Amino acid sequence: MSAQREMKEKNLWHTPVTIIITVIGVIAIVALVTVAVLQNKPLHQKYKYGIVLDAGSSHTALYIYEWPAEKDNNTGRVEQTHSCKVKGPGISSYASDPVKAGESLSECMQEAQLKVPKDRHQETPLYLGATAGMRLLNIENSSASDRVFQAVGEALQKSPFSFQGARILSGQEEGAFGWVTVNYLDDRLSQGLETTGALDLGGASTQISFISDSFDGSESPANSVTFRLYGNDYNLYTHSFLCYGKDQVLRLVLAHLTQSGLGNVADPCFHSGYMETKNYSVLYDSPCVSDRKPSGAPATFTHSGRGDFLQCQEMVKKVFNFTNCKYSQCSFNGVFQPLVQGPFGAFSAYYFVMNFLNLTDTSIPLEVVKEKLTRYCATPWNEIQQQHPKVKVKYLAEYCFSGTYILTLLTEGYNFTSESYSDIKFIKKIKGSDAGWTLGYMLNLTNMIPAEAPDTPLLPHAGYVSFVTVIALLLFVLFIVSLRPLWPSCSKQPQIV
Ligand SMILES: Nc1nc2c(ncn2[C@@H]2O[C@H](COP(=O)(O)OP(=O)(O)OP(=O)(O)O)[C@@H](O)[C@H]2O)c(=O)[nH]1
Repeated sequence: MSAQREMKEKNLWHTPVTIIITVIGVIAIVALVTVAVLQNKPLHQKYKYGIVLDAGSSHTALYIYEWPAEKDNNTGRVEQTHSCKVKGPGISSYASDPVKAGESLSECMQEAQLKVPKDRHQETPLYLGATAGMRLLNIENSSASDRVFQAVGEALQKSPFSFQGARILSGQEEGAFGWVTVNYLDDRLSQGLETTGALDLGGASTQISFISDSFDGSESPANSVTFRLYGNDYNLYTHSFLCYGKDQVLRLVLAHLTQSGLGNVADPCFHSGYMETKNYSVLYDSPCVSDRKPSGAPATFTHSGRGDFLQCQEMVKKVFNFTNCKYSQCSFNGVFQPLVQGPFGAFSAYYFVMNFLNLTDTSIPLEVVKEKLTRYCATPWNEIQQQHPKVKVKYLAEYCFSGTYILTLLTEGYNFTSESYSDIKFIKKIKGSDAGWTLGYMLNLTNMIPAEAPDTPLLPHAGYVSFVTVIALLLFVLFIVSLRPLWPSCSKQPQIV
Protein backbone atom coordinates (compact mmCIF):
# COMPACT_ATOMS: atom_id res chain seq x y z
CA MET A 1 0.00 0.00 0.00
CA SER A 2 2.70 2.44 0.95
CA ALA A 3 4.63 1.54 -2.23
CA GLN A 4 1.59 2.43 -4.33
CA ARG A 5 1.12 5.75 -2.53
CA GLU A 6 4.78 6.52 -3.16
CA MET A 7 4.28 5.75 -6.86
CA LYS A 8 1.28 8.13 -7.05
CA GLU A 9 3.27 10.88 -5.40
CA LYS A 10 5.98 10.48 -8.03
CA ASN A 11 3.50 10.71 -10.99
CA LEU A 12 4.33 14.14 -12.51
CA TRP A 13 0.89 14.31 -14.29
CA HIS A 14 -0.44 15.06 -10.91
CA THR A 15 2.06 17.76 -9.99
CA PRO A 16 0.55 21.25 -9.61
CA VAL A 17 2.73 22.61 -12.49
CA THR A 18 1.37 20.10 -15.00
CA ILE A 19 -2.20 20.64 -13.87
CA ILE A 20 -1.83 24.42 -14.22
CA ILE A 21 -0.24 24.06 -17.70
CA THR A 22 -3.00 21.72 -18.84
CA VAL A 23 -5.77 24.02 -17.57
CA ILE A 24 -4.14 27.10 -19.19
CA GLY A 25 -3.72 25.15 -22.44
CA VAL A 26 -7.36 24.09 -22.49
CA ILE A 27 -8.52 27.63 -21.65
CA ALA A 28 -6.27 29.05 -24.40
CA ILE A 29 -7.72 26.66 -27.00
CA VAL A 30 -11.28 27.38 -25.95
CA ALA A 31 -10.58 31.14 -26.06
CA LEU A 32 -8.87 30.90 -29.45
CA VAL A 33 -11.68 28.90 -31.05
CA THR A 34 -14.37 31.08 -29.43
CA VAL A 35 -12.78 34.30 -30.66
CA ALA A 36 -12.30 32.84 -34.14
CA VAL A 37 -15.90 31.67 -34.30
CA LEU A 38 -17.39 34.91 -32.99
CA GLN A 39 -15.12 37.18 -35.00
CA ASN A 40 -15.96 35.55 -38.31
CA LYS A 41 -19.46 34.28 -37.73
CA PRO A 42 -22.05 35.77 -40.14
CA LEU A 43 -24.01 38.32 -38.13
CA HIS A 44 -27.40 37.30 -36.93
CA GLN A 45 -29.32 37.33 -40.26
CA LYS A 46 -30.53 40.92 -40.40
CA TYR A 47 -31.96 42.39 -43.57
CA LYS A 48 -31.83 45.76 -45.23
CA TYR A 49 -34.54 47.12 -47.46
CA GLY A 50 -34.96 49.47 -50.40
CA ILE A 51 -38.17 50.73 -52.01
CA VAL A 52 -38.59 51.91 -55.61
CA LEU A 53 -41.74 53.44 -57.09
CA ASP A 54 -41.99 52.94 -60.84
CA ALA A 55 -44.14 55.85 -61.99
CA GLY A 56 -45.01 54.63 -65.48
CA SER A 57 -47.27 56.16 -68.11
CA SER A 58 -50.13 53.73 -67.49
CA HIS A 59 -49.75 53.14 -63.75
CA THR A 60 -47.40 53.30 -60.76
CA ALA A 61 -46.01 50.21 -59.04
CA LEU A 62 -44.09 49.93 -55.77
CA TYR A 63 -41.34 47.35 -55.29
CA ILE A 64 -39.68 46.36 -52.02
CA TYR A 65 -36.23 44.80 -52.17
CA GLU A 66 -34.43 42.97 -49.38
CA TRP A 67 -30.86 41.77 -48.85
CA PRO A 68 -28.84 40.37 -45.94
CA ALA A 69 -27.34 43.29 -44.02
CA GLU A 70 -23.78 42.01 -44.14
CA LYS A 71 -23.86 41.30 -47.88
CA ASP A 72 -24.22 44.84 -49.20
CA ASN A 73 -21.42 44.35 -51.64
CA ASN A 74 -21.92 40.77 -52.59
CA THR A 75 -23.35 39.05 -55.60
CA GLY A 76 -26.92 38.41 -56.68
CA ARG A 77 -28.39 38.63 -53.18
CA VAL A 78 -30.98 41.39 -53.55
CA GLU A 79 -34.49 40.04 -53.94
CA GLN A 80 -37.91 41.56 -54.48
CA THR A 81 -40.04 40.67 -51.48
CA HIS A 82 -43.21 42.57 -52.29
CA SER A 83 -44.87 44.61 -55.01
CA CYS A 84 -47.97 46.78 -54.97
CA LYS A 85 -49.86 48.13 -57.96
CA VAL A 86 -51.13 51.67 -57.29
CA LYS A 87 -54.81 52.01 -58.10
CA GLY A 88 -55.67 54.45 -60.86
CA PRO A 89 -53.64 55.85 -63.76
CA GLY A 90 -50.00 56.93 -63.90
CA ILE A 91 -48.96 60.15 -62.11
CA SER A 92 -48.75 62.07 -65.42
CA SER A 93 -52.55 61.76 -65.68
CA TYR A 94 -52.92 63.96 -62.58
CA ALA A 95 -51.50 67.07 -64.27
CA SER A 96 -54.71 69.01 -63.62
CA ASP A 97 -54.95 67.85 -59.97
CA PRO A 98 -51.39 67.10 -58.76
CA VAL A 99 -52.32 66.57 -55.09
CA LYS A 100 -54.27 63.49 -56.16
CA ALA A 101 -51.08 62.07 -57.67
CA GLY A 102 -49.54 62.08 -54.18
CA GLU A 103 -52.68 60.73 -52.55
CA SER A 104 -52.91 57.87 -55.05
CA LEU A 105 -49.69 56.40 -53.59
CA SER A 106 -50.89 56.23 -49.98
CA GLU A 107 -52.37 52.70 -50.06
CA CYS A 108 -49.20 51.11 -51.41
CA MET A 109 -47.07 53.20 -49.04
CA GLN A 110 -49.09 51.90 -46.10
CA GLU A 111 -48.62 48.36 -47.34
CA ALA A 112 -44.87 49.03 -47.50
CA GLN A 113 -44.88 50.16 -43.85
CA LEU A 114 -46.34 46.80 -42.87
CA LYS A 115 -43.92 44.81 -45.03
CA VAL A 116 -40.68 46.51 -43.93
CA PRO A 117 -39.86 45.87 -40.23
CA LYS A 118 -40.51 49.01 -38.19
CA ASP A 119 -36.96 49.28 -36.85
CA ARG A 120 -35.73 49.49 -40.46
CA HIS A 121 -38.14 52.18 -41.68
CA GLN A 122 -35.86 55.16 -41.06
CA GLU A 123 -32.86 53.72 -42.83
CA THR A 124 -34.79 52.30 -45.82
CA PRO A 125 -34.18 54.39 -48.95
CA LEU A 126 -37.26 55.25 -50.99
CA TYR A 127 -36.91 56.31 -54.63
CA LEU A 128 -39.45 57.36 -57.23
CA GLY A 129 -38.49 57.13 -60.87
CA ALA A 130 -40.85 58.34 -63.57
CA THR A 131 -40.67 57.14 -67.16
CA ALA A 132 -42.25 58.01 -70.50
CA GLY A 133 -45.58 59.38 -69.23
CA MET A 134 -43.78 62.11 -67.30
CA ARG A 135 -41.28 62.58 -70.15
CA LEU A 136 -44.23 63.39 -72.40
CA LEU A 137 -45.88 65.66 -69.82
CA ASN A 138 -42.58 67.46 -69.34
CA ILE A 139 -42.36 68.07 -73.11
CA GLU A 140 -45.97 69.18 -73.25
CA ASN A 141 -46.10 71.29 -70.09
CA SER A 142 -43.00 71.36 -67.92
CA SER A 143 -44.57 73.41 -65.12
CA ALA A 144 -47.41 70.87 -64.85
CA SER A 145 -44.80 68.11 -64.61
CA ASP A 146 -42.97 70.09 -61.88
CA ARG A 147 -46.22 70.45 -59.93
CA VAL A 148 -46.84 66.70 -60.10
CA PHE A 149 -43.33 66.02 -58.75
CA GLN A 150 -43.82 68.63 -56.04
CA ALA A 151 -47.05 66.96 -54.86
CA VAL A 152 -45.63 63.44 -55.09
CA GLY A 153 -42.48 64.53 -53.24
CA GLU A 154 -44.50 66.11 -50.43
CA ALA A 155 -46.56 62.95 -50.02
CA LEU A 156 -43.48 60.71 -49.92
CA GLN A 157 -41.62 62.99 -47.49
CA LYS A 158 -44.32 62.18 -44.96
CA SER A 159 -43.58 58.46 -45.08
CA PRO A 160 -41.31 57.02 -42.37
CA PHE A 161 -38.82 55.89 -45.01
CA SER A 162 -35.74 57.78 -46.12
CA PHE A 163 -37.10 59.50 -49.24
CA GLN A 164 -34.28 60.06 -51.73
CA GLY A 165 -36.18 62.08 -54.33
CA ALA A 166 -38.41 61.75 -57.37
CA ARG A 167 -37.15 62.31 -60.89
CA ILE A 168 -37.64 61.44 -64.53
CA LEU A 169 -35.33 58.72 -65.82
CA SER A 170 -33.89 59.32 -69.26
CA GLY A 171 -34.77 56.72 -71.89
CA GLN A 172 -31.12 55.64 -71.84
CA GLU A 173 -31.23 55.06 -68.07
CA GLU A 174 -34.48 53.12 -68.36
CA GLY A 175 -32.94 50.84 -71.00
CA ALA A 176 -29.62 50.40 -69.20
CA PHE A 177 -31.13 49.70 -65.75
CA GLY A 178 -33.53 47.14 -67.27
CA TRP A 179 -30.50 45.38 -68.76
CA VAL A 180 -28.65 45.51 -65.40
CA THR A 181 -31.70 44.01 -63.61
CA VAL A 182 -32.02 41.07 -66.00
CA ASN A 183 -28.32 40.24 -65.93
CA TYR A 184 -27.94 40.77 -62.16
CA LEU A 185 -30.84 38.43 -61.38
CA ASP A 186 -29.38 35.79 -63.70
CA ASP A 187 -25.99 36.12 -61.90
CA ARG A 188 -24.42 36.93 -65.26
CA LEU A 189 -22.63 40.06 -64.08
CA SER A 190 -21.01 38.58 -60.98
CA GLN A 191 -19.85 35.52 -62.89
CA GLY A 192 -18.75 37.43 -66.00
CA LEU A 193 -20.99 35.29 -68.24
CA GLU A 194 -22.35 36.17 -71.67
CA THR A 195 -25.06 38.77 -71.09
CA THR A 196 -28.73 38.81 -72.07
CA GLY A 197 -30.21 41.69 -74.05
CA ALA A 198 -33.27 43.47 -72.63
CA LEU A 199 -36.45 44.36 -74.51
CA ASP A 200 -38.91 46.48 -72.53
CA LEU A 201 -42.29 47.51 -73.91
CA GLY A 202 -44.10 50.12 -71.85
CA GLY A 203 -47.23 52.12 -72.49
CA ALA A 204 -45.47 55.21 -73.84
CA SER A 205 -41.92 54.13 -74.70
CA THR A 206 -39.99 51.02 -75.59
CA GLN A 207 -36.34 50.14 -74.93
CA ILE A 208 -33.82 47.81 -76.56
CA SER A 209 -30.46 47.16 -74.87
CA PHE A 210 -27.79 44.58 -75.69
CA ILE A 211 -24.06 43.98 -75.99
CA SER A 212 -22.82 43.63 -79.54
CA ASP A 213 -19.31 42.60 -80.62
CA SER A 214 -19.59 45.10 -83.47
CA PHE A 215 -20.52 48.06 -81.23
CA ASP A 216 -17.88 50.16 -79.53
CA GLY A 217 -19.98 53.32 -79.23
CA SER A 218 -17.97 55.28 -81.82
CA GLU A 219 -20.64 55.25 -84.55
CA SER A 220 -23.40 56.52 -82.28
CA PRO A 221 -22.15 57.66 -78.84
CA ALA A 222 -25.70 58.59 -77.80
CA ASN A 223 -26.58 54.88 -77.81
CA SER A 224 -23.63 53.82 -75.70
CA VAL A 225 -23.53 53.24 -71.95
CA THR A 226 -20.33 51.96 -70.39
CA PHE A 227 -20.09 50.13 -67.08
CA ARG A 228 -17.41 48.41 -65.05
CA LEU A 229 -19.15 45.77 -62.93
CA TYR A 230 -17.49 43.04 -60.86
CA GLY A 231 -14.22 43.67 -62.69
CA ASN A 232 -15.66 43.45 -66.23
CA ASP A 233 -16.09 46.31 -68.72
CA TYR A 234 -19.32 46.54 -70.70
CA ASN A 235 -20.16 48.79 -73.61
CA LEU A 236 -23.92 48.53 -73.86
CA TYR A 237 -25.97 49.51 -76.89
CA THR A 238 -29.29 50.99 -75.75
CA HIS A 239 -32.09 53.01 -77.27
CA SER A 240 -35.45 54.19 -76.00
CA PHE A 241 -38.16 55.10 -78.51
CA LEU A 242 -40.47 57.69 -77.01
CA CYS A 243 -44.04 57.32 -78.37
CA TYR A 244 -43.40 53.64 -79.26
CA GLY A 245 -44.91 52.13 -76.13
CA LYS A 246 -48.03 50.20 -77.06
CA ASP A 247 -50.58 52.82 -75.91
CA GLN A 248 -48.92 55.61 -77.87
CA VAL A 249 -48.48 53.43 -80.98
CA LEU A 250 -52.18 52.68 -80.85
CA ARG A 251 -52.71 56.45 -80.97
CA LEU A 252 -50.27 56.73 -83.90
CA VAL A 253 -52.16 54.02 -85.82
CA LEU A 254 -55.54 55.59 -85.04
CA ALA A 255 -54.14 58.99 -86.06
CA HIS A 256 -53.35 57.45 -89.48
CA LEU A 257 -56.84 56.00 -89.69
CA THR A 258 -58.57 59.23 -88.68
CA GLN A 259 -56.55 61.62 -90.83
CA SER A 260 -59.52 62.34 -93.03
CA GLY A 261 -61.50 63.36 -89.94
CA LEU A 262 -64.39 61.01 -90.60
CA GLY A 263 -67.01 59.95 -88.10
CA ASN A 264 -66.38 56.24 -88.73
CA VAL A 265 -63.14 54.28 -88.61
CA ALA A 266 -62.92 50.59 -89.58
CA ASP A 267 -59.79 49.31 -87.81
CA PRO A 268 -58.16 46.01 -88.97
CA CYS A 269 -56.40 45.71 -85.58
CA PHE A 270 -59.67 45.26 -83.66
CA HIS A 271 -62.05 42.28 -83.83
CA SER A 272 -65.05 42.40 -86.13
CA GLY A 273 -68.11 43.32 -84.11
CA TYR A 274 -66.09 45.63 -81.80
CA MET A 275 -67.55 49.13 -81.76
CA GLU A 276 -66.82 52.09 -79.45
CA THR A 277 -67.49 55.79 -79.68
CA LYS A 278 -64.26 57.71 -79.07
CA ASN A 279 -63.34 61.35 -78.69
CA TYR A 280 -61.07 63.05 -81.21
CA SER A 281 -59.74 65.39 -78.53
CA VAL A 282 -58.85 62.48 -76.21
CA LEU A 283 -57.14 60.56 -79.02
CA TYR A 284 -55.00 63.54 -80.04
CA ASP A 285 -54.22 64.63 -76.48
CA SER A 286 -50.60 63.51 -76.54
CA PRO A 287 -47.45 65.14 -77.92
CA CYS A 288 -46.93 61.92 -79.95
CA VAL A 289 -49.89 62.79 -82.20
CA SER A 290 -51.13 66.27 -81.26
CA ASP A 291 -49.66 67.93 -84.38
CA ARG A 292 -51.62 65.59 -86.64
CA LYS A 293 -55.12 66.33 -85.43
CA PRO A 294 -57.30 66.78 -88.51
CA SER A 295 -58.94 70.17 -88.64
CA GLY A 296 -62.70 70.25 -88.85
CA ALA A 297 -63.09 66.74 -87.42
CA PRO A 298 -66.28 66.00 -85.48
CA ALA A 299 -66.09 65.66 -81.67
CA THR A 300 -66.35 61.88 -81.77
CA PHE A 301 -65.83 58.95 -84.12
CA THR A 302 -67.05 55.40 -84.13
CA HIS A 303 -64.15 53.02 -83.78
CA SER A 304 -65.17 49.63 -85.21
CA GLY A 305 -63.13 46.49 -85.81
CA ARG A 306 -62.61 44.33 -88.89
CA GLY A 307 -60.07 41.82 -87.53
CA ASP A 308 -57.43 41.40 -90.24
CA PHE A 309 -53.87 40.69 -89.10
CA LEU A 310 -52.15 41.38 -92.46
CA GLN A 311 -53.89 44.70 -92.92
CA CYS A 312 -53.25 45.57 -89.29
CA GLN A 313 -49.56 44.84 -89.86
CA GLU A 314 -49.59 47.17 -92.88
CA MET A 315 -51.10 49.91 -90.70
CA VAL A 316 -48.57 49.34 -87.93
CA LYS A 317 -45.64 49.44 -90.39
CA LYS A 318 -46.69 52.98 -91.27
CA VAL A 319 -45.64 54.21 -87.84
CA PHE A 320 -42.01 53.31 -88.59
CA ASN A 321 -39.83 55.40 -90.86
CA PHE A 322 -37.30 53.19 -92.65
CA THR A 323 -35.71 55.91 -94.80
CA ASN A 324 -32.91 58.35 -93.94
CA CYS A 325 -30.41 56.20 -92.09
CA LYS A 326 -27.15 58.14 -91.81
CA TYR A 327 -25.35 55.23 -90.13
CA SER A 328 -24.09 51.90 -91.43
CA GLN A 329 -27.37 50.36 -90.22
CA CYS A 330 -30.51 51.51 -88.46
CA SER A 331 -33.53 50.09 -86.72
CA PHE A 332 -36.10 52.76 -87.66
CA ASN A 333 -36.62 56.53 -87.55
CA GLY A 334 -32.94 57.00 -88.46
CA VAL A 335 -31.75 55.43 -85.19
CA PHE A 336 -28.48 53.50 -85.32
CA GLN A 337 -28.65 49.86 -84.26
CA PRO A 338 -26.12 47.06 -84.72
CA LEU A 339 -27.48 43.63 -85.68
CA VAL A 340 -29.24 42.05 -82.71
CA GLN A 341 -26.96 39.62 -80.91
CA GLY A 342 -27.32 36.95 -78.24
CA PRO A 343 -30.22 35.89 -76.05
CA PHE A 344 -32.86 38.49 -75.13
CA GLY A 345 -35.33 38.80 -72.29
CA ALA A 346 -38.54 40.61 -73.33
CA PHE A 347 -40.65 41.91 -70.44
CA SER A 348 -43.45 44.29 -69.37
CA ALA A 349 -46.09 44.47 -72.14
CA TYR A 350 -44.11 42.01 -74.30
CA TYR A 351 -44.89 39.42 -71.65
CA PHE A 352 -48.47 40.52 -70.79
CA VAL A 353 -49.50 40.35 -74.45
CA MET A 354 -47.62 37.26 -75.64
CA ASN A 355 -48.60 35.37 -72.51
CA PHE A 356 -52.29 36.15 -73.03
CA LEU A 357 -52.01 35.07 -76.70
CA ASN A 358 -50.25 31.83 -75.69
CA LEU A 359 -47.32 32.84 -77.86
CA THR A 360 -44.44 32.89 -75.37
CA ASP A 361 -42.89 29.76 -76.91
CA THR A 362 -40.36 31.24 -79.33
CA SER A 363 -39.30 27.83 -80.61
CA ILE A 364 -42.54 27.95 -82.62
CA PRO A 365 -41.57 29.19 -86.12
CA LEU A 366 -42.38 32.84 -86.70
CA GLU A 367 -44.64 31.92 -89.62
CA VAL A 368 -46.74 29.71 -87.34
CA VAL A 369 -46.89 32.51 -84.74
CA LYS A 370 -48.26 34.84 -87.44
CA GLU A 371 -50.85 32.23 -88.52
CA LYS A 372 -52.03 31.88 -84.92
CA LEU A 373 -52.31 35.63 -84.54
CA THR A 374 -54.16 35.86 -87.87
CA ARG A 375 -56.76 33.39 -86.54
CA TYR A 376 -56.99 35.22 -83.22
CA CYS A 377 -57.51 38.62 -84.88
CA ALA A 378 -60.19 37.14 -87.17
CA THR A 379 -62.21 35.84 -84.21
CA PRO A 380 -65.37 37.96 -83.75
CA TRP A 381 -65.45 40.25 -80.71
CA ASN A 382 -68.45 38.56 -79.08
CA GLU A 383 -66.65 35.18 -79.16
CA ILE A 384 -63.52 36.74 -77.68
CA GLN A 385 -65.56 38.24 -74.84
CA GLN A 386 -67.32 34.93 -74.20
CA GLN A 387 -64.01 33.08 -74.07
CA HIS A 388 -62.46 35.58 -71.60
CA PRO A 389 -65.24 36.90 -69.36
CA LYS A 390 -62.79 37.81 -66.56
CA VAL A 391 -60.29 39.82 -68.60
CA LYS A 392 -60.53 43.63 -68.45
CA VAL A 393 -62.37 44.72 -71.62
CA LYS A 394 -59.80 47.45 -72.35
CA TYR A 395 -56.96 44.91 -72.37
CA LEU A 396 -59.04 42.30 -74.21
CA ALA A 397 -59.98 44.62 -77.06
CA GLU A 398 -56.34 45.48 -77.72
CA TYR A 399 -54.52 42.11 -77.76
CA CYS A 400 -54.85 41.69 -81.56
CA PHE A 401 -53.34 45.16 -82.09
CA SER A 402 -50.69 44.67 -79.39
CA GLY A 403 -49.62 41.23 -80.68
CA THR A 404 -49.34 42.61 -84.21
CA TYR A 405 -47.33 45.60 -82.99
CA ILE A 406 -44.94 43.37 -81.02
CA LEU A 407 -44.23 41.09 -84.00
CA THR A 408 -43.81 44.07 -86.33
CA LEU A 409 -41.56 45.96 -83.90
CA LEU A 410 -39.33 42.91 -83.40
CA THR A 411 -39.04 41.81 -87.03
CA GLU A 412 -39.38 45.01 -89.06
CA GLY A 413 -38.22 47.49 -86.42
CA TYR A 414 -35.32 45.71 -84.72
CA ASN A 415 -34.61 43.25 -87.55
CA PHE A 416 -35.04 39.98 -85.65
CA THR A 417 -35.11 37.20 -88.26
CA SER A 418 -37.03 33.89 -88.23
CA GLU A 419 -33.83 32.47 -86.75
CA SER A 420 -32.96 35.12 -84.15
CA TYR A 421 -36.61 35.33 -83.01
CA SER A 422 -36.00 32.11 -81.09
CA ASP A 423 -33.29 33.92 -79.05
CA ILE A 424 -36.05 35.92 -77.36
CA LYS A 425 -37.53 34.74 -74.08
CA PHE A 426 -40.73 36.42 -72.92
CA ILE A 427 -40.34 36.85 -69.18
CA LYS A 428 -42.19 38.44 -66.29
CA LYS A 429 -39.99 37.53 -63.34
CA ILE A 430 -36.52 36.16 -62.75
CA LYS A 431 -36.07 34.21 -59.50
CA GLY A 432 -39.12 35.93 -58.00
CA SER A 433 -38.17 39.50 -58.92
CA ASP A 434 -39.95 41.43 -61.68
CA ALA A 435 -37.91 42.20 -64.77
CA GLY A 436 -37.81 45.99 -65.23
CA TRP A 437 -35.56 48.97 -64.57
CA THR A 438 -36.35 49.40 -60.85
CA LEU A 439 -33.93 46.87 -59.36
CA GLY A 440 -31.02 48.06 -61.54
CA TYR A 441 -31.82 51.65 -60.52
CA MET A 442 -31.72 50.81 -56.82
CA LEU A 443 -28.55 48.70 -57.11
CA ASN A 444 -26.88 51.65 -58.80
CA LEU A 445 -28.02 54.27 -56.29
CA THR A 446 -27.07 52.17 -53.29
CA ASN A 447 -23.69 51.26 -54.87
CA MET A 448 -24.52 47.62 -54.49
CA ILE A 449 -22.72 46.42 -57.59
CA PRO A 450 -18.98 46.94 -57.09
CA ALA A 451 -16.80 47.94 -60.04
CA GLU A 452 -14.26 45.30 -59.04
CA ALA A 453 -14.92 41.68 -58.14
CA PRO A 454 -15.18 41.44 -54.34
CA ASP A 455 -12.42 39.50 -52.54
CA THR A 456 -13.74 36.09 -51.72
CA PRO A 457 -12.58 34.51 -48.43
CA LEU A 458 -10.06 31.70 -48.80
CA LEU A 459 -12.29 29.30 -46.89
CA PRO A 460 -16.00 29.18 -46.18
CA HIS A 461 -16.94 29.91 -42.55
CA ALA A 462 -17.30 26.24 -41.49
CA GLY A 463 -13.99 25.37 -43.11
CA TYR A 464 -12.33 28.30 -41.36
CA VAL A 465 -13.60 27.23 -37.92
CA SER A 466 -12.49 23.61 -38.48
CA PHE A 467 -9.10 24.82 -39.64
CA VAL A 468 -8.57 27.00 -36.55
CA THR A 469 -9.70 24.18 -34.24
CA VAL A 470 -7.38 21.59 -35.79
CA ILE A 471 -4.39 23.97 -35.72
CA ALA A 472 -5.11 24.89 -32.07
CA LEU A 473 -5.30 21.23 -31.06
CA LEU A 474 -2.12 20.48 -32.95
CA LEU A 475 -0.30 23.33 -31.18
CA PHE A 476 -1.55 22.06 -27.86
CA VAL A 477 -0.33 18.52 -28.55
CA LEU A 478 3.06 19.90 -29.65
CA PHE A 479 3.21 21.94 -26.47
CA ILE A 480 2.46 18.92 -24.34
CA VAL A 481 5.05 16.90 -26.25
CA SER A 482 7.59 19.68 -25.67
CA LEU A 483 7.06 19.17 -21.93
CA ARG A 484 8.27 15.59 -22.35
CA PRO A 485 11.23 15.99 -19.98
CA LEU A 486 8.74 16.62 -17.20
CA TRP A 487 6.69 13.53 -18.09
CA PRO A 488 6.80 10.58 -15.74
CA SER A 489 8.22 7.47 -17.31
CA CYS A 490 4.90 5.71 -17.69
CA SER A 491 6.35 2.69 -19.44
CA LYS A 492 8.84 2.04 -16.66
CA GLN A 493 7.88 -0.17 -13.78
CA PRO A 494 6.95 1.92 -10.81
CA GLN A 495 9.97 2.38 -8.59
CA ILE A 496 9.48 1.24 -5.15
CA VAL A 497 11.43 3.44 -2.87
N1 LIG B 1 -52.70 42.87 -70.61
C1 LIG B 1 -52.14 43.52 -69.62
N2 LIG B 1 -51.58 44.70 -69.88
C2 LIG B 1 -51.02 45.35 -68.87
C3 LIG B 1 -50.99 44.84 -67.56
N3 LIG B 1 -50.34 45.73 -66.77
C4 LIG B 1 -50.01 46.76 -67.58
N4 LIG B 1 -50.43 46.53 -68.84
C5 LIG B 1 -50.26 47.38 -70.01
O1 LIG B 1 -48.99 47.12 -70.54
C6 LIG B 1 -48.38 48.32 -70.99
C7 LIG B 1 -47.05 48.48 -70.33
O2 LIG B 1 -47.24 48.58 -68.95
P1 LIG B 1 -46.03 49.01 -68.04
O3 LIG B 1 -44.88 48.13 -68.28
O4 LIG B 1 -46.54 49.14 -66.66
O5 LIG B 1 -45.67 50.41 -68.71
P2 LIG B 1 -45.58 51.84 -68.06
O6 LIG B 1 -44.50 51.79 -67.04
O7 LIG B 1 -46.89 52.32 -67.63
O8 LIG B 1 -45.14 52.67 -69.34
P3 LIG B 1 -43.81 53.47 -69.65
O9 LIG B 1 -43.87 54.73 -68.86
O10 LIG B 1 -43.85 53.69 -71.12
O11 LIG B 1 -42.65 52.61 -69.24
C8 LIG B 1 -49.39 49.41 -70.75
O12 LIG B 1 -50.09 49.60 -71.94
C9 LIG B 1 -50.30 48.85 -69.69
O13 LIG B 1 -51.61 49.35 -69.83
C10 LIG B 1 -51.59 43.58 -67.33
O14 LIG B 1 -51.59 43.07 -66.22
N5 LIG B 1 -52.15 42.96 -68.40
